[in-house]
Amino acid sequence: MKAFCLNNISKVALDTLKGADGTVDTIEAADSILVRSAEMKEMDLPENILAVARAGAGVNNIPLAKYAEKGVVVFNTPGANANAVKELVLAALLLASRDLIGGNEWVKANANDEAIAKTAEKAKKNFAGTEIFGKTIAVVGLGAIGILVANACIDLGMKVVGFDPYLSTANALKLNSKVKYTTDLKDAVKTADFVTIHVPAMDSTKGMINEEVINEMKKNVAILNFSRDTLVKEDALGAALEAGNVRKYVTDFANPKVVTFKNTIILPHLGASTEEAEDNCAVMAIAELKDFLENGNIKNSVNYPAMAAGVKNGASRVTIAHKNVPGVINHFTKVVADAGANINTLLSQSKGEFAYTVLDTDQPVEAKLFNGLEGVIRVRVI
Ligand SMILES: NC(=O)c1ccc[n+]([C@@H]2O[C@H](COP(=O)([O-])OP(=O)(O)OC[C@H]3O[C@@H](n4cnc5c(N)ncnc54)[C@H](O)[C@@H]3O)[C@@H](O)[C@H]2O)c1
Ligand SMILES: O=C(O)CC[C@@H](O)C(=O)O
Repeated sequence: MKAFCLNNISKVALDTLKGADGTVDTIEAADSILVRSAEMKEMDLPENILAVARAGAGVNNIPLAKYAEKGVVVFNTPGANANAVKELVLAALLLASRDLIGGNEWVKANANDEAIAKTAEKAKKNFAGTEIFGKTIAVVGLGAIGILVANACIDLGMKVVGFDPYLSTANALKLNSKVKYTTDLKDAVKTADFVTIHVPAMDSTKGMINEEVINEMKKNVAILNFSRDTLVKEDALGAALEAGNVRKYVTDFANPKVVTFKNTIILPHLGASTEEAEDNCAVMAIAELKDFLENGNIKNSVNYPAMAAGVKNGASRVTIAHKNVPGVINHFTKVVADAGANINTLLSQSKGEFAYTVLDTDQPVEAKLFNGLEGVIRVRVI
């Protein structure tokens, strides 16, 4: 494994790469990339790159379809930073309820006041707030983070409405039964004192918190966004903050527009910035890359299907990234037969337009035999 790091990657995780394995200083010398939030959409990816691992959940910085067309497998690390985000969302809930930031700023501004203890008792009424106990929160997106947030809010005595039309069975089983589940976004937000967003940024979710949805919310709602800024139509949000219909917007995503809005608390993308989350994500990302590079297995890919073929069973393991078109497997097996080899293992999986096939053969076979076959994108022989 020769990984090139596009961002700072946890040292604890990188230290697990010893001996012949490890990281390299140039992308040209690498077989894979470890990335966090670096934007890759405009980047020229050299042919030597076989895989990209995102140490994190969101993959909106990576051109998934373009890389799939090049046979570059993209991984992420589902759930590895979810607890870090959950804890920051709980902090955001409290920051939206009690004016801790205003109070702290007041103390700093009055640091030279000898009578500050007395003055503080008079000033504190300006920073009074409300409690979260008994309030209602709408959790938009019940994935790794949304589930943890929803359950924690139940434990804190809140009423929770969860919205996720694509809720997986595994996540449904983890969800506290006190959470009211709905597949209607407007229904989810209409009784909420807080709305927290936990869906991925994709074409289908862009601007989903729009004027119509904001208009369904109660006056004085607070919106928390630790997912991505593009999920919210910011013009509509700015107008609602200005009118006082939305009381507070707490977000992890600074941009030139949102920094001009009133009643915001804006953090510099700190959701996953804990030692634990950085280690968890990097350890998982490195394990995914190693298993792919050494064995051709695919776990947690966002642009290719999963493949669990274990270790090589024979003289050659051929891995083929290809288009999901009829008849290709016949071509592969014919090539192996024509080379005088027998197939020990044949596994194939598809995901949308793309597919991935692993063949273990009892005699060595060469990659060039498969190159040029219809639908074939990239072949490796391990
Ligand atoms: N602030 C940070 O540092 C930070 C850290 C981690 C993740 N994130 C963001 O949070 C997002 C969610 O992370 P996760 O780990 O929970 O991901 P996840 O994949 O486990 O969960 C996403 C959930 O969203 C649901 N979903 C998809 N489309 C939807 C729609 N249109 N409406 C409602 N639900 C929909 C999915 O069914 C899934 O349950 C990431 O994609 C990323 O953008 C931010
Ligand atoms: O890498 C980070 O610091 C942020 C990661 C986060 O936004 C994610 O989507 O996992």
